[in-house]
Amino acid sequence: MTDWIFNRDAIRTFRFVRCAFDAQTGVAHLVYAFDDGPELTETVTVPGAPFVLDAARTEAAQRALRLLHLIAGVSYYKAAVAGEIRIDGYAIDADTAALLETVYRNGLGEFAYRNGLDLRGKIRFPADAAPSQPVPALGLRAHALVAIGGGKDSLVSIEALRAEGVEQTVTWIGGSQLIAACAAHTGLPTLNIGRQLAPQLFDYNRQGAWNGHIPVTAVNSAIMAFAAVLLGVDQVVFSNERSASYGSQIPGTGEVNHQWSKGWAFESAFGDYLQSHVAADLHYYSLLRPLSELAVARQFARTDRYDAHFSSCNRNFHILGERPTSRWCGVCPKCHFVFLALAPFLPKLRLVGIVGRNLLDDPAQVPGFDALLEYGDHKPFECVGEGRESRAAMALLAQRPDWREDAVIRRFARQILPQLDAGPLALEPLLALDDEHRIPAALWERLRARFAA
Ligand SMILES: CC(=O)N[C@H]1[C@@H](OP(=O)(O)OP(=O)(O)OC[C@H]2O[C@@H](n3ccc(=O)[nH]c3=O)[C@H](O)[C@@H]2O)O[C@H](CO)[C@@H](O)[C@@H]1O[C@H](C)C(=O)N[C@@H](C)C(=O)N[C@@H](CCC(=O)O)C(=O)O
Ligand SMILES: Nc1ncnc2c1ncn2[C@@H]1O[C@H](COP(=O)(O)OP(=O)(O)OP(=O)(O)O)[C@@H](O)[C@H]1O
Repeated sequence: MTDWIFNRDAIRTFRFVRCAFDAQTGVAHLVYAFDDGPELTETVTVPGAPFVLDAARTEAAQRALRLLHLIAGVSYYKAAVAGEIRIDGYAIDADTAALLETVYRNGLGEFAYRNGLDLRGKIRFPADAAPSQPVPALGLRAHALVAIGGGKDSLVSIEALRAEGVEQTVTWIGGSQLIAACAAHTGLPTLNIGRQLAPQLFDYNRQGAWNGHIPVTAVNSAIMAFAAVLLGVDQVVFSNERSASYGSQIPGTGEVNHQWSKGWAFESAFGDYLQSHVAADLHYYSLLRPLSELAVARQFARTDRYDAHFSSCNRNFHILGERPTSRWCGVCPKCHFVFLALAPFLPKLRLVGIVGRNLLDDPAQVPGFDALLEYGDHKPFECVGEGRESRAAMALLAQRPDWREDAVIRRFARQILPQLDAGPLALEPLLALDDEHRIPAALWERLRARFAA
């Protein structure tokens, strides 16, 4: 075993070895292996131990733990893309296999595209168990675990839930100081769940493992669902907007969605699965699903409470390596998009104060904004809004005296705007609310008016 060497091309099998949870310490171990190689152990630590669970909740926690084991395996599976997947120690039914196949195939869409791999029909989970019986309700108490990511979206949800009097615990995974600061600034109860990837993954990356993006929101969702069962609460709330369901259109390939697990297809499949296979009264939904990115930006503009704390720039969230010195790098697609999306709704001085400079008055940033507009390039592989949202925001700024002289806007008005149809550039239709969501009906009744204005 000690002389086992990672060689992605020689690996035949990816194994889900076992998963275990210690209710005394709150630590879950998720164990994987390639062929007969060393065990790779990811740990997830839920604060609040010891957990004292009745028999029904113990069983539900075990079901949620297995689901987490199976979804979190995507980080390791991707390293070798082995031809065979094996699950040791327990069996899954056809519904579970179908959910996992869709999460792995779509969630690894960008990974496959960038690595020139074709995963269609190649990811097969063995479905050896008989179909599961519907699971019972656990009598979970009405309380929301709300995911916070340090950016604008979750803060919009948190403030909306606060305004509606929904009891919530602001919850995040991992050790980000930026998220911790935002969470503290909400003044609400907080929960920080620990997560450590198996350390060998980083060695394998250096040894030539396949590498690339994984559906991290699916993993975070499974962690939060597990925590909700342990804590006995009935809602897991994310802040994924409608725009996340639309990927980048790649000529010759089709749609590739970096943020697939933030989209509606994942939310509806995962939410339904939790209720049929984990606990009938566990609700998973995104509070912002009816909203476009622009509509979320409009909501965010309503409070300046988080201006000095939040950041949407993903460069803050690397596990390894140095953290950026500024909360906003100012050159990545997310910085570009969030600046553009907020500009129609925020006083210019406030926005420039948040990001530290005016990204729309920097000619060097033109190619970055062009990609957002899908002008001569595809939408970037990051969590940015639809091309039509970027074009509408830019067209609006081109009419505003305070923005229209800025370099990127001036060049848009001169070179791109004349080629565009005026109709789809109207902002108002893009702010309309959608009906496709899983928000509990009574809550949505109260929220609708708030989000419509
Ligand atoms: C911070 C970031 O954007 N990371 C992406 C980056 O990874 P990089 O190698 O530069 O740094 P690390 O994040 O530190 O990752 C180190 C290695 O570990 C692998 N890994 C990480 C987390 C995990 O859960 N599983 C893993 O296997 C990772 O692949 C590295 O090898 O580039 C990677 C390749 O494109 C991305 O996968 C990294 O993205 C992170 C998983 C991440 O947390 N990204 C979020 C900030 C993010 O993209 N959020 C999206 C939601 C997308 C979704 O749900 O699919 C958003 O902003 O909305
Ligand atoms: N470390 C984390 N722990 C828990 N949830 C997270 C974490 N990072 C992101 N999320 C959640 O995942 C979803 C997608 O993240 P995303 O980055 O789009 O949202 P955000 O950080 O709230 O806003 P922004 O789009 O401005 O960055 C959100 O619901 C967010 O709360």
